[in-house]
Amino acid sequence: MTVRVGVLGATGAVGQRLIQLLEPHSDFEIAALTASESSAGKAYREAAKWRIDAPIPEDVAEIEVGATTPEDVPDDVDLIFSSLPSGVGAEVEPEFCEAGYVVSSNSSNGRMDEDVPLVIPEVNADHLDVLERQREERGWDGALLKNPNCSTITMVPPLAALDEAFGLTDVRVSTLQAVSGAGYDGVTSMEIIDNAIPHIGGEEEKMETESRKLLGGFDGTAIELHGMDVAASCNRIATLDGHLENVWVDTEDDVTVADAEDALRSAEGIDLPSSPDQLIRVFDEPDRPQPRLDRNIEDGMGVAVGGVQETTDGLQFNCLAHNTMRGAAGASVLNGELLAANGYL
Ligand SMILES: NC(=O)C1=CN([C@@H]2O[C@H](COP(=O)(O)OP(=O)(O)OC[C@H]3O[C@@H](n4cnc5c(N)ncnc54)[C@H](OP(=O)(O)O)[C@@H]3O)[C@@H](O)[C@H]2O)C=CC1
Ligand SMILES: N[C@@H](CC(=O)OP(=O)(O)O)C(=O)O
Repeated sequence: MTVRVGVLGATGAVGQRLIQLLEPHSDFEIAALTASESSAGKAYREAAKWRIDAPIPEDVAEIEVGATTPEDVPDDVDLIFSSLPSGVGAEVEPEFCEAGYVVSSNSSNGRMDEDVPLVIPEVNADHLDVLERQREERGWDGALLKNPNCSTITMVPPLAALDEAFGLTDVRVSTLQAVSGAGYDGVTSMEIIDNAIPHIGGEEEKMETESRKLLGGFDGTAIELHGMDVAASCNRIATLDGHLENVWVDTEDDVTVADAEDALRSAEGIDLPSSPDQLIRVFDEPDRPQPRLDRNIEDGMGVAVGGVQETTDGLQFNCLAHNTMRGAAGASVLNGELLAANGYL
């Protein structure tokens, strides 16, 4: 059965990636696009400054962009993808859920709310069922599911594999994040060329809290945060796409490089249309992964790991994922597929 979908924030950096993924999707059909008041009423071709290095899909180009309100989205839309600035998301996503729409959101608002599932399907698909509590407590016919922050998504699949095998007590991470993570109007060329910026507002706290929720336990009612201590330092660099991260973990059990690489390579995937065949690819070359060379592995949905080394109490490694694919649009689409597979639509 084809699921009719809408995209909120369809003209933005992530919105365009969503369209790139949804237009050829075998199970989803784009039925509504929304953006700000200044785009509403225009054909998508006119409203969106298309910046993806593939042509704008012809049948999407002529769709009229609506305002971002439930009234502007047809009732027969089954699933909404939301990629709005978080302040806007906080206001309108609950309105859509109240109006009966199921929303797979990439925006950061509400990610840590107790009754909102924050999900990477390969890591914690079981948390989805907190939606039962959400519907009961909020009285919604619709539902709100979140994917995590793009830097968090990059490190959590390897952390999950290592936690399962050896138990994690402490995580330290330093990021090198691409400019696309700040959106089209985020960082000017004068700020970033020949430069690196050692601050991304709110990012460190998101990595520190969201990772603990993702790896936390779920007893059918409540999600308990993982007890590990996480500290992050986030930096913007002049790459276009792909967040590279240097990670140090302390483990409960003794760990060797060979055992760690084995655990990473064996990390289980999930059987959804957009999930990668191999979730984590481990490089033997010490200078990989690199953003330009490795961000597109598994069509941008894989996580690349390299440089695994032993430390006094655990391990050090580097990881990389495509921030607007695995880290944003691809993550939302995967969550949409999870909702469909679990009967939430
Ligand atoms: N870029 C990335 O790698 C990642 C981004 N995110 C998050 O995804 C969200 C979108 O990011 P991104 O695509 O980069 O942002 P952009 O600024 O590129 O796009 C924002 C989108 O929201 C719309 N919008 C802005 N203001 C309003 C409003 N008041 N009412 C309705 N629609 C509005 C814009 O429409 P219009 O064109 O009409 O202005 C546009 O479609 C953010 O929450 C961001 O933090 C998350 C992970 C990664
Ligand atoms: N802040 C991230 C992207 C982002 O928007 O994250 P979030 O989805 O948590 O708002 C970056 O700059 O790369």
